[in-house]
Amino acid sequence: MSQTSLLSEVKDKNHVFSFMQSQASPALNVDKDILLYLEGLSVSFDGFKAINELNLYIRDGELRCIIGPNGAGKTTMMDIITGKTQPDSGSAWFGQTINLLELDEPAIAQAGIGRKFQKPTVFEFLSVEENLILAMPDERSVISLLLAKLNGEQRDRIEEVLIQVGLKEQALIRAGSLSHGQKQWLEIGMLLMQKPRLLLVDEPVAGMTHQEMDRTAELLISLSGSHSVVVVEHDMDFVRQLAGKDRTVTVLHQGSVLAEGSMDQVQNNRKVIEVYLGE
Ligand SMILES: Nc1ncnc2c1ncn2[C@@H]1O[C@H](COP(=O)(O)OP(=O)(O)OP(=O)(O)O)[C@@H](O)[C@H]1O
Repeated sequence: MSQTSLLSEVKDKNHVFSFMQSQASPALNVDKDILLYLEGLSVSFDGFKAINELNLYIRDGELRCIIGPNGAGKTTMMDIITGKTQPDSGSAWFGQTINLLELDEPAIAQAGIGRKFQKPTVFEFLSVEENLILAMPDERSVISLLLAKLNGEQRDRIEEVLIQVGLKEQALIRAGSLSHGQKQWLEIGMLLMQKPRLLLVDEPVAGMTHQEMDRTAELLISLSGSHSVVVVEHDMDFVRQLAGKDRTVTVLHQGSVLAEGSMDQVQNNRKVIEVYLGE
């Protein structure tokens, strides 16, 4: 790229840089602006309906918070999206062309869906940068990846992700010596190395300080737009921070959507107060 065209890209505040774009499957089609369609999903465990005729649509680039009481089916829903659990009925599509129910877990990850579990699982004895190297989409073994010389593009990508998750200064320190919040951000960075189009994030702020929570909210908000981000969370202060005035919050209850709307609408919904938020 010439210096002039690079400069004009930098000046254009709406420009989406290549590192911000996901590399989801070329088969992905979001012409209708919906990235995830869950329709009529049901799954039972020993006769108990954990997911019950669930319908949920996530727009491309949207940040969506999912809340709901224990046992509402939030984790089971994530398990269906990522191929860990097969539903008894219903459909799950990634864009208009990718039928998630026909893919196994690795194929779903490869199609562009990344999942962050509640507990961080970073390699504690390796540096922050080495953790990101290992998360690169690459077939090579751990040892050969760590010993290999990175090419310019890989170096740039790692640098971009380090900046994105706010760990540039910690690049060379051992992941084991990071704070709990920093480990969570590193794990989000590891997911970003795969350039997912949809990020599923399970209770990211459990155990974080207030400052870390604020930083996590900033990070997840900054990822929306170029990614769709679905956050399951119980911490209402954090959900309020993420949702702001305009984003949609979905309340799950007994495996279906009980309410959906802005944080204000959901918080003032009588049914939601009854089953979840209390008086
Ligand atoms: N593999 C399984 N076998 C049997 N029952 C299961 C299984 N997975 C989930 N369940 C049950 O399905 C229901 C929904 O659970 P799920 O973990 O999806 O809820 P959740 O909304 O994520 O709850 P929490 O907020 O506590 O994490 C629960 O009653 C749970 O016990």
